[in-house]
Amino acid sequence: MGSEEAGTGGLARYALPRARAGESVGLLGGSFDPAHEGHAHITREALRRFGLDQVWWVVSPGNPLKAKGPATLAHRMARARAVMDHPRVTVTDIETRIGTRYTAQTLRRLRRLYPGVRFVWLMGADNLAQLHRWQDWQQIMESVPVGVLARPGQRISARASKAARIYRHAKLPARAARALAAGQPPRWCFVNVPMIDMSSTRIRRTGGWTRQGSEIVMPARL
Ligand SMILES: Nc1ncnc2c1ncn2[C@@H]1O[C@H](COP(=O)(O)OP(=O)(O)OP(=O)(O)O)[C@@H](O)[C@H]1O
Ligand SMILES: O=C(O)c1ccc[n+]([C@@H]2O[C@H](COP(=O)([O-])O)[C@@H](O)[C@H]2O)c1
Repeated sequence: MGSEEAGTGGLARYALPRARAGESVGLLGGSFDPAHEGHAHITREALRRFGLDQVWWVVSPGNPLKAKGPATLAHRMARARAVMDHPRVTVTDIETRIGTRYTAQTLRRLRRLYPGVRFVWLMGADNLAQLHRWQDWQQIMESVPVGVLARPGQRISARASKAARIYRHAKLPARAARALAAGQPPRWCFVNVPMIDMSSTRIRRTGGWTRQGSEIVMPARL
């Protein structure tokens, strides 16, 4: 792996990620406001369960559906890098640098920028439940394989979601998860990984700590 400067002036603080044709790259898009151990956990699970070569954390300029803007990109990037330190994971601000915000748009650009790379869109189950509200969401389903990871309290809503219903014919069984990246979309797979009950909302509300039973848990590597 490795990286190269993209020559985008002030935005080139972080390098563009590098991928070779034929490699499978999972894209975990998110606000990461802030990044937490739940993100790191599903990333390790995605690498393993879907047999991916890499995962890129695509730190969004801002979720188009969220009215309130997130913390600054520089702040979220720095925190994401501190939380996710893995040789096959890259934290990137690529959407800001290529000027996209909507996922369908981002995927179109990435597929042109990285010909031959097998991208897989990754998300937690809560996002599958909302996917039908995203711009050109069916285009997303038709353009890249989608890997969905279980999230506490979200399995039922994800399974009953509009996207799951419309694309039920394209669902791979979890036992075939490793084949996800290799085939033609539409194809998606839900994997029932062990779950970590953490969210950025809760960290923002509590100032960092969460409660698990009687225990106070601090986010990993704050
Ligand atoms: N604990 C978790 N388990 C499974 N998936 C998760 C978890 N936390 C985040 N994700 C997934 O990671 C991606 C990025 O998440 P995001 O940055 O929105 O974090 P979040 O904790 O969901 O934030 P917020 O509470 O602000 O909505 C999304 O696809 C989301 O579903
Ligand atoms: O494209 C859209 O319409 C769209 C709507 C909502 C969310 N997304 C993307 O979904 C990812 C998760 O967003 P978030 O804020 O829940 O972390 C992130 O990459 C967003 O850009 C994309």
